[in-house]
Amino acid sequence: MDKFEKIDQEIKGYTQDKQPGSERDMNPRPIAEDDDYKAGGKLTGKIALITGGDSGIGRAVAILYAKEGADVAIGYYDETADAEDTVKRLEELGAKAKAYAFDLKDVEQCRKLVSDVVTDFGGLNIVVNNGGVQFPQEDFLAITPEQIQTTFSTNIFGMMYVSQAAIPHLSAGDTIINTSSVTAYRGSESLIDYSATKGAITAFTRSLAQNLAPKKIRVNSVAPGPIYTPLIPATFPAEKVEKHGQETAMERRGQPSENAPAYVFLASQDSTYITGQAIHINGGDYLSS
Ligand SMILES: NC(=O)C1=CN([C@@H]2O[C@H](COP(=O)(O)OP(=O)(O)OC[C@H]3O[C@@H](n4cnc5c(N)ncnc54)[C@H](O)[C@@H]3O)[C@@H](O)[C@H]2O)C=CC1
Ligand SMILES: CC(=O)C(C)=O
Repeated sequence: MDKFEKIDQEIKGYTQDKQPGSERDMNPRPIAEDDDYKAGGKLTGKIALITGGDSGIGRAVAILYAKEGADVAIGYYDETADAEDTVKRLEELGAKAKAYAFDLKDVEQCRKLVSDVVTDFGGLNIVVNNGGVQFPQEDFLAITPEQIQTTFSTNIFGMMYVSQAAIPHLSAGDTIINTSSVTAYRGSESLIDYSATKGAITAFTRSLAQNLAPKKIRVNSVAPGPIYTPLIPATFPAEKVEKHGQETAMERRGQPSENAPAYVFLASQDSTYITGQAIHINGGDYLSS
């Protein structure tokens, strides 16, 4: 049994009472970094901004970017303890790092985030649009207009606000990477508004990639399947948390550390002819070509 199968079996059903959830309060903690990963200086000298970088997938990406030589700014909503833990780890790895509380739903706060990062770090090369929320609801008719507004404002409007603010600071060779979801491709009967935002992210990624290709700025997405992050106990019932990922071909959930290398690849010189695409990290949940 490998370490990913082992932790999968250790996770019992539990919930958290607030979204965004807390990584510090998860038991067991997700695998945010993989000691078997071999860094190769692939992002030396780069400056990255990762929204939702305090926890889960974003935290794992932040750690790997630091290991690959980047300086890393993380945006987060209100999980200050997780943000402090992540900044501490990034600094231990030798990166310049800073965390910024902001609200993706607010265009002015998105603009201020980017402007503060550029001022504090002296530029920007990589934008990872990763922050997001979901509100599971079995009955489509019970989804309120307020929920639809919140899901779209956070997941796709905020992504567009951050991208608009960032693009004037990006140059040839720089990259934008958006976190989508398997739900954009296979749908989800109880995450209808969420899945619709993730489908919008796929179309946004393809369209912005075409728009920015003449400037040699690449735009791609990563579409995770079931990953063990604070989002899961913060939004799903305990029995779903316990069984998360069992429906995949690999019959287990993924860990944040299993997502992060794709974000390195898409940000690095190893992917110079790839734009407008999605990398699917889902244990065979949705089998893409
Ligand atoms: N965990 C999973 O199974 C999957 C997650 N994803 C996506 O991965 C991304 C990261 O989520 P996870 O790492 O799973 O969970 P997470 O809970 O660790 O990350 C969500 C992040 O979004 C940020 N956020 C939420 N609302 C915000 C707001 N109004 N303003 C600013 N930031 C806000 C939070 O600060 C948090 O860091 C999300 O876009 C999620 O939809 C996609 C597919 C599967
Ligand atoms: C949250 C999400 O996208 C999944 C696949 O669980």
